[in-house]
Formats: sequence, C-alpha cells, structure tokens
Amino acid sequence: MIEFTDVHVRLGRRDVLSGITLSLTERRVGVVGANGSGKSTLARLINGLAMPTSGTVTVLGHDTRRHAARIRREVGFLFTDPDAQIVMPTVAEDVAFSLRRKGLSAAEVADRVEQVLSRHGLADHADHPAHQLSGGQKQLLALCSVLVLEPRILIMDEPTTLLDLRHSRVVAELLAELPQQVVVVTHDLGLLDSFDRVLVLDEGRIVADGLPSSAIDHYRKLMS
Ligand SMILES: Nc1ncnc2c1ncn2[C@@H]1O[C@H](COP(=O)(O)OP(=O)(O)OP(=O)(O)O)[C@@H](O)[C@H]1O
Repeated sequence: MIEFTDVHVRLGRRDVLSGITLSLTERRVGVVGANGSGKSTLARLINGLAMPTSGTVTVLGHDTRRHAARIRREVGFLFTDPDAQIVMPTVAEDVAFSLRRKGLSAAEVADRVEQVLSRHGLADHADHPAHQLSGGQKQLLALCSVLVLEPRILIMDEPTTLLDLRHSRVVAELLAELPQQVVVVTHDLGLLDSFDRVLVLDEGRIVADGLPSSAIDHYRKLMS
C-alpha cells in the first residue's frame, strides 16, 4: 500500500532522510526515533505534504509527486496539535467543513457529521465552540474531521503528546478499532504494544524494523 524506494530528503544543507526503502502493508505501523531523526518528514511524505529529493514514494499505486491531490484525498493526516487543524467555530461546523468539496446535500452532510460525532463521543458537543473543548476533546474533533472523509490510510503525527493518560487511552482504543491502515509517529511507546510493525529512525535512516518488542528494545538501547 505504501512504498518507499531509495528515498532521500535534503532540506537546506541537511540530509533529513537517507536511502529509505520500505513496503508498508501492515494495518498498524509505528515510527519511533529521537527528536530530529526524520519521523515527521517520513510521515509527511506519505500524503504528499513533503516530497522526496530523490527516490519515489508510491501510495495506493500512485506516485506522490504526480498525484498529490488524489493521495491527499485518500490519506488522512492528524497533526500533534489539534488547534492547527480546527478551523470553524463549532464542533459540527468544523467536521462539516471537511466535507465541503464532496458535493453532498446539506442533509447528507448533517447526517455524516452526526454519525462521526456519535461514534467518537462528541455528539453532545456538536454546537459547542470548538476552541473551548479540552485538549483531548479537540484531538477527537480533529480526528472526526479527518475520519468523516473516510480516508483509506490515516497518518498520525504524535497524536497523544498533548493528552493526559485517560485521553491517550481513548486514542489508543480508537486506533485499535479503526478499519483503515494507520501509521503513527510517536514517543508514546506504550501506544505501540499491539502494533504489527515498528520502524526505528536514527539520523534519517531506518536502524530497526520489526515487531514492537524487538524494535522498541533496539530504540531503548540506542537512547541509553
Ligand atoms: N524545512 C526545513 N528546512 C530545514 N531543515 C528542516 C526542515 N524541516 C525539518 N528540518 C530538519 O529535519 C530534521 C528532521 O525533522 P523531523 O521533524 O522530520 O524530525 P522528527 O523525528 O519528527 O523530530 P521530533 O521528534 O522532534 O518531532 C530536523 O533536524 C529538522 O530540524
């Protein structure tokens, strides 16, 4: 589903990613590594927010360089800070905003918004000002605004960094239930326990790749 072929990313005078070749088919993929090791850049390459300097990234059979708009429709991206993603005054309006280019009737939009908010425990907050939600609720809202578009792949960049333990658990449970392929960049190692595959990045290279236990072990040794 997601293919990297000898991908290099150079930003300014820095090699941010070097020689990444990967084929990601697993449903739950985690990415860990030190600050600045290139995790976010790797995540952003998957939905065409970043482009390789050389090499290719192919997602659902499409080269991200040639089909960025199409790939962004199929690949949802959740940022660390939900405030960066919330654009409308109320919860329901924010989710509806995601659907603005779908050509749906007002009734269809309202129906889809209602469904996604109910599924994620925000139905009672539909008319609340979005910016007055708690951090955890904002993260859920940002997720609803992405999921309402029914992406085939979901990328999450440090989704639990700003959340307390309870809300982190909510996100972890939600992750377990989502039907789509999910790639999660995180420093929250517990989140990855049930994942199918974990990549460890170090200075722009993949230095470990495997089941969570062995990859995280490698990462801990790297950091010690
Ligand atoms: N536009 C840019 N121009 C120059 N350097 C950049 C740019 N964007 C990112 N970098 C550098 O690329 C490196 C990798 O950044 P990236 O955000 O991918 O790392 P990360 O592993 O996600 O880090 P963190 O855990 O701190 O979020 C960093 O050293 C960063 O300073």
